[in-house]
Amino acid sequence: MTDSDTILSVQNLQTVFYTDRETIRAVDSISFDVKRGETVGIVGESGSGKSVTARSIMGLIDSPGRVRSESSIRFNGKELTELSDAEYRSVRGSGIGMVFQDPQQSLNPVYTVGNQIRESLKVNRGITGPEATEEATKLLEAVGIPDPKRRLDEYPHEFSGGMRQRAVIAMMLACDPEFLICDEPTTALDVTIQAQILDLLKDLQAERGLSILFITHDMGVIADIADRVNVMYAGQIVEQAPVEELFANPKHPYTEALIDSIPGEQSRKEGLETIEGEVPTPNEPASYCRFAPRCPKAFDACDNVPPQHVSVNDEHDHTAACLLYPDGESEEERVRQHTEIADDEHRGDEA
Ligand SMILES: Nc1ncnc2c1ncn2[C@@H]1O[C@H](COP(=O)(O)OP(=O)(O)OP(=O)(O)O)[C@@H](O)[C@H]1O
Ligand code: NI
Repeated sequence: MTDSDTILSVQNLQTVFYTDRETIRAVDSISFDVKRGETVGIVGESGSGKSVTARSIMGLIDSPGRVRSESSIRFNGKELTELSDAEYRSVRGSGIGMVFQDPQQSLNPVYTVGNQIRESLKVNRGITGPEATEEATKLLEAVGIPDPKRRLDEYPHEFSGGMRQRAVIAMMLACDPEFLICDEPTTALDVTIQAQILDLLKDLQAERGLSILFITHDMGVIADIADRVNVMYAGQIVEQAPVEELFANPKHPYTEALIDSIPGEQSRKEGLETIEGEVPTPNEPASYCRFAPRCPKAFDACDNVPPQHVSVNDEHDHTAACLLYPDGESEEERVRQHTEIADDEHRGDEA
């Protein structure tokens, strides 16, 4: 695997909100890669830091929030955290597109859908006039909107929810992005329409070689769309694995609980069908496991040793940040290993 196969590399991302009342470590030192042409998922409950991760990558964190200087976000080899506002705008206009849960956020109600796509074509690709209309028609067609010529002249409110989300995707494609960040793009839609939008994204990815970062709280959607998955909890990634491996061999108790909470899924372990409690708001650096208070498998050390990512399969493409691993070691040895890695990291921070 060479560097050029990686389109996005996030290393030690820390996004903190410094409010009057508290310091919220919304994203607390996460690292992951997206390779060209693949779909990487981020899954976790509400408040786990998924959207803040997306907004950090897009350069959309406003005061009192800040992406801390230790963080690195490399897109096509270029460090995004050092860009000026103007440079970031141009990355958003061409390299990276974003699709939100609520299409209203991306569409302006007072302009026709056609005008908005034409505007995007003009600003981002310098295409105007009849050529822009033709390209806009093609884009609506590409996202599966029937009778595209007529619909160009309609306003967003004349579109159904699913069609509106398709229109937003068409608008994103007008920038000809290489990379798409989708933040719960199907959550507001009913199941049938949701499946259609997921199929559309898969088709577009195959046709255009798009790389996708797909965010959802829904394990069923992750199973359908992702190639690799990051499971997020309270600002941290607790497990990373290829999608089949994650569902066949979940290691972190949080992942197991998420899988067991999929409706219709046969529960494999008793007492885990529903995860009780809520995601805590992380205020200070993790000196313990943030999931421990809700974890059915927690033991004493979980309250005072911060778990580190350790390899949990032979292929070394699956890691979990949990003191239960590495498998086959004694509890004492596992705790020793996690403590040692944590101390090394800490020394790195100070250097
Ligand atoms: N502008 C802000 N100011 C202060 N805190 C914020 C701000 N934006 C997000 N947060 C906090 O950051 C944490 C993570 O929020 P985030 O929106 O990323 O969660 P999420 O995983 O996307 O959840 P959901 O599934 O509900 O969208 C939350 O505790 C949230 O309250
Ligand atoms: Ni969110």
